[in-house]
Amino acid sequence: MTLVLGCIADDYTGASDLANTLTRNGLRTVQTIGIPADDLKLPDVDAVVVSLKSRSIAAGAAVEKSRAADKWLRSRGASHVLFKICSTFDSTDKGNIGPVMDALRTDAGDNIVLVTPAFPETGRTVYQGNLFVGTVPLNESPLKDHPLNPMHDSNLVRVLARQSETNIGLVDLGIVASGADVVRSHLDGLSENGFGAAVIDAVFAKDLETIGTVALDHRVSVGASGLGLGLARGLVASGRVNADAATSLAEKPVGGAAACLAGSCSQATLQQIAKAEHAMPVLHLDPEKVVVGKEEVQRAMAWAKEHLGKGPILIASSSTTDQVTQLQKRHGRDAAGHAIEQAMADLAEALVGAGVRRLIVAGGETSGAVVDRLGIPGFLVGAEIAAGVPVLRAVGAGQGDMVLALKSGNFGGPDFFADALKLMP
Ligand SMILES: Nc1ncnc2c1ncn2[C@@H]1O[C@H](COP(=O)(O)OP(=O)(O)O)[C@@H](O)[C@H]1O
Ligand SMILES: O=C(O)[C@@H](O)C(=O)COP(=O)(O)O
Repeated sequence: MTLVLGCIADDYTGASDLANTLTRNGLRTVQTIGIPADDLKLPDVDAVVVSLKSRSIAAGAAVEKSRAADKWLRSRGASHVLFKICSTFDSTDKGNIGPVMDALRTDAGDNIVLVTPAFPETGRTVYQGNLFVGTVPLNESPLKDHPLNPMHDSNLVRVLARQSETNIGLVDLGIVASGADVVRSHLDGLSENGFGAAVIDAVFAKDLETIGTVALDHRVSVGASGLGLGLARGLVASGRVNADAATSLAEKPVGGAAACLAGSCSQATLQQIAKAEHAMPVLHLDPEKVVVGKEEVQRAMAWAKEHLGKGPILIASSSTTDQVTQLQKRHGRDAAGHAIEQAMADLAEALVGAGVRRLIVAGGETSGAVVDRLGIPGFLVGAEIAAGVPVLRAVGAGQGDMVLALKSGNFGGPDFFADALKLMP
């Protein structure tokens, strides 16, 4: 297997979002969970997205895991590696975007790294270095209340400068609109002046195509699925990939019971849960009880077993920002988040044990905990449920045939759960 593109994603939903974008733009792509074992049988692909769960861990550990993934991807032939971060730049002043970017740049020997979380299809645009989520700047968007990494500054040059060892420059939209060569010469100027990374504006897909073309001159880039789109289209345009070969790898039905687990507290997910109440039985966990013991999970499983034979079910820990804040005050942010993620993983394991073969998970960290517990080594990418969310078919899993959807908290329309089930027969 010789790769044209290697990708390291800092969470599992982000990885499937990227794998989806690469597939839709002509690259045969597989998503692996961590660095694949040597005996994992992977199809012949153009791109591998190695999923890490490194967004919210200590920066040093994120750097170590990302470096190991980079080494594996390079050893399989990847000449360019994209570090996939969240389109809402989820991070704190300690990292992990800056420290991982710095380490990958050093290992690759690049002078300067292009950085953009823009993903216009989902409303993420960058102008003058400021990230917009739909119509509002990042710091006014629901991300200001994220349970793990509240985002209070929309200026990414400033945000990244607080995390990185290098100076952070800006390539503004006017330069991007002037074309690849103008971007290249601006980058040369920044690099000569000691800038090791530059946030680059993008508002439309055509901006990302220009950025992708320039990024391919380098060995590393940092961005979300929009940059994936630019890189994929650049690779196809240059003839390095035959887009006709990229058919969907994961179509046949699996049957079996269906369940949804929601651990995201994003506004989008809260709305999707409210809509799902009209379509399937929904159990709201008591988050306080989840944090203090195992009984709430047992109660949920007893409830699930009563309903599973009759159709899909949804179990949610999600609650409003005020309730999240109260719980975190009582138990601490990390402890509360971790306990709920582990409860979701317990539930996923028990649900699969009870015959669930179609599983939808809402929330990035939540999905990471679930997929780790199920021990799934990788995924093939199937139909697109919503922008950034494909159907995934597990490969090499002990449970046999199984399809999943791993939804970023913020993604999907109000009927997401019903929409997903329709595409997961
Ligand atoms: N009711 C709740 N109170 C506090 N934290 C919660 C609650 N429900 C879930 N969480 C935690 O909030 C975090 C949500 O993050 P994540 O799953 O990545 O969702 P998103 O995709 O929206 O970022 C997880 O750590 C999860 O365990
Ligand atoms: O880029 C994005 O927005 C997503 O791919 C992503 O990474 C979302 O993260 P979570 O909301 O934590 O799932």
